[in-house]
Amino acid sequence: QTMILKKSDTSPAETARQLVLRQRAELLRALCCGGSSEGLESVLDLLLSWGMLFWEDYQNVRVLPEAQRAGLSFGNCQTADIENTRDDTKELHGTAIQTLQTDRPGLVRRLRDRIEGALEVLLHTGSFTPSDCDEVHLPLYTPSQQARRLLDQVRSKGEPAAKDHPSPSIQEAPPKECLSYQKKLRSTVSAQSHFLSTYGGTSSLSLEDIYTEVQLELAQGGSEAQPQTGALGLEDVVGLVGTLNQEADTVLVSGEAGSGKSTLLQRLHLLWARGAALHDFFLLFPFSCRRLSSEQRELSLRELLFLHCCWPDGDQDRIFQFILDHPHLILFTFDGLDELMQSFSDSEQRHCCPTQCAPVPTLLFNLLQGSLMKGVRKVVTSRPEAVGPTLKRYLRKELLLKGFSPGGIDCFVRKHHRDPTVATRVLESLRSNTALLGLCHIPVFCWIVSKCYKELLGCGEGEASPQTITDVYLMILQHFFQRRASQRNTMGIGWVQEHQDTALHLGQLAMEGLGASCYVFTGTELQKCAVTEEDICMGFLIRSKDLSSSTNCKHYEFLHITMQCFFAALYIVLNNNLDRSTIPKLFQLQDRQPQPGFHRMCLGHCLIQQEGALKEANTAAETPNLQITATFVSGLLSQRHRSLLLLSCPGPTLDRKSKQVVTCLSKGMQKHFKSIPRPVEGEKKSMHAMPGFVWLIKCIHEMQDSRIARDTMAKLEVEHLKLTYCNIGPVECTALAYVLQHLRNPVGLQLDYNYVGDVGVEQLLPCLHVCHSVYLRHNNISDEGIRKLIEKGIQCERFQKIALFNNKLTDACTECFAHLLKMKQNFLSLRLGNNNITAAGAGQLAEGLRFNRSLQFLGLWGNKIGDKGAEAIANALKDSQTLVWLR
Ligand SMILES: Nc1ncnc2c1ncn2[C@@H]1O[C@H](COP(=O)(O)OP(=O)(O)OP(=O)(O)O)[C@@H](O)[C@H]1O
Repeated sequence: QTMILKKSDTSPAETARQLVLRQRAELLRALCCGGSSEGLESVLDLLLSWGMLFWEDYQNVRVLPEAQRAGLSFGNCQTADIENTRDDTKELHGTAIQTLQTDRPGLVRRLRDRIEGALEVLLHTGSFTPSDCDEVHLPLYTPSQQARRLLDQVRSKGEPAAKDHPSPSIQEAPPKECLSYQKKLRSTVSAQSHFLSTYGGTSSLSLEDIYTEVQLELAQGGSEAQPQTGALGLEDVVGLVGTLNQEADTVLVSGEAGSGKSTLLQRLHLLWARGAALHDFFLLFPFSCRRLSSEQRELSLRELLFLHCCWPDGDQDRIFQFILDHPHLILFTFDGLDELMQSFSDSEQRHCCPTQCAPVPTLLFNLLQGSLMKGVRKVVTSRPEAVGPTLKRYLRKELLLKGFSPGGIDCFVRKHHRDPTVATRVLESLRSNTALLGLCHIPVFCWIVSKCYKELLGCGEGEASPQTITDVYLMILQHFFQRRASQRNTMGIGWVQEHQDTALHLGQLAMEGLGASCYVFTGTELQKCAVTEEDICMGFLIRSKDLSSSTNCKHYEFLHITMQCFFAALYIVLNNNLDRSTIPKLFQLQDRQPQPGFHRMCLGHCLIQQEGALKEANTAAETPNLQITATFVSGLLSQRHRSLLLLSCPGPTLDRKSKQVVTCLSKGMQKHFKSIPRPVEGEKKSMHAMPGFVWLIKCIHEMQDSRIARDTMAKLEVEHLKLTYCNIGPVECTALAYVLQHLRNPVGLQLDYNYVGDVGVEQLLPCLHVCHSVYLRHNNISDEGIRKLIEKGIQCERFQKIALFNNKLTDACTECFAHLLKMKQNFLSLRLGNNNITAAGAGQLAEGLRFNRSLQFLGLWGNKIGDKGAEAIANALKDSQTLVWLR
């Protein structure tokens, strides 16, 4: 800072100086990097390379203890000194030492992964003694620090040593032990990733057979300046695309429950194990946060790798040293960060030593931050809710997983059903039920629907066919029960009642697990909930993959965590002795954002009361999982399923619980409405969705009762509803339309920067008549989707504005806009910027514009309409009396 200030003294850049002063605290925090010296040292590298820092000053700063760095001052360094430094630099111009200095930041980056090779060269040429090497090697240093010490040593040796300056491209062949370790690791990883848990044991489909491409997007892809990115592939997860912070090593892949995060990682693992991808990585260490959570011991990094991933048969020291020396050749993956018992924090104890023991979360957090094993690439998956700003600071990049595309659904169903006639029938049935098709964008739902194709095809079309998530999960419940029952040849209408005991046993296990963030169960825990061998055989529980081997006892988990949520919901609904406060507490979750210990006050609390001895826990997965459970509770307590459950549960109890849910939903909504600020004069009354709003809407939709939807919406009086960046996909669109269609007054519906897509657009149609404006910027919408929307829009009197900036529109949809312009003489605003419209499309638009007498705003920038298109538009607008804005 002082350097910059002094420089600014002599320059007119007063604002820069003020900027630095104002941001002093933030700058210091950034430089200190939460206790690591990396930030400061890389700034020093830059200052050295720019010739703005004396070598002596650099050394002084470098050795300052951390506390003193806060008061960092460059002492007597005057502007003249800087000039001197420059002279000094001029003198050095062209020398090898100068090259070391000017290239310093890059050299540090490249050398830090290749220290060993560099030292070997320097030893070999006699520039370095073994003790020089030892100094560089101090275990206290991170690899970047080792690289800096190496460069400092070379400089101190003078020009001849600098001339031998270590080429960063040194690559030695890995030692024999490492090669055989790689072989063992590859075969372990391959065996682990061969089957998906949802297919293991019950099907002959391997991951290879069923894996279907998913939609990956850059998290920052939504900025105005960026067009919709093309599809990203698996290799892009570790590739360069989307890198935000070169210095960070952690890549985050986030996505909703069941969107395919674990499967994506598993696919990466399998490809690496077979040598089919990730060729740059010599070793890949896969971790599951669920399993790491059950690790009670303190471990060193070395133990973590060898115990949790693959035990080396050869010389452990040599193999570990190889890992330490070649961080750039190593990849760690961590699946399900949200399931870790402890939320990510950087106030954790700083831990840099790979051989010292620490609690597993400490190791994990230090790895992700880069304090431990800097240079090793890490890929982490997580639900979005679990990723706070603290973790974001350490990210190299973030990718969002958006489940299957429409084409992906098709491909998945065809892979699942090798008989093409069956596949075609399933797909036809999906196309005739767009709500279900919307659900199938989420792979786990698509899997259930494909698996239960007989039930699906048997239930016909219309109301009876599955509409909600609860319907889908009831279908798989029935499917599994039926599978067992068909062996005994009994399965009546009262199928839930027939298997009530199993449902209650598994339900209790599921619910206790959720309250305690527990997703893996021991035999004892199963016994406690009276889970029998027969219950296990139903297929909802599966053996945990690799926990059993280390502890010699069987561990189980639910097929998928959403299945655990479903059983917890069944338990809440079917258990007649349930504490009456359970449902209200479950729904109060929206008031409590993940905070340390929050759950003790809600569901966890009532579980503790019931069961006495549940451990305290706090994971970021809790809120989302309990919200999913609440969604299922709403669905199960809907009138739709009343007759099914009536055989297992007295009517009055069902009614009471159902009423409780309705009250909770209504209160929840009221709370949102009350929080709407009064409009500023001249502005519209506008509501920005708060966390929990979309979830409440989804719960209302699960109830499938339009009266409830109407009553809860009756009090919403806004002119503008803002739901930008709210992770709205087709599923959410179905629910939104179901509820919003009951609004009394017209609204502007702002859904910018979500992933609505064509299927989502179709889902929105039922509420289009209450929308005066629809904002769908950056939503992956193509001509097909927009044609349906406009067709409906033409019939909606109130519909006056549409914004479609940054979608996938082409000339194939301009005719429908022309038609809209001709037909609707009250239409006000058409924004089509950043699409793929050419001169031909502009010509068609012009046709519509010539007949329109109302349009005020027209946005076409970022297309390719060219001179010809512009001319056509200009001619059409020549006599417009209404246009006020044209872009
Ligand atoms: N790319 C894919 N190809 C085929 N099937 C998939 C794919 N992704 C997911 N699935 C199916 O969906 C199921 C759930 O996916 P997965 O466990 O990967 O989701 P997730 O995002 O990790 O969920 P959660 O956050 O709840 O743990 C898988 O077991 C599999 O059946």
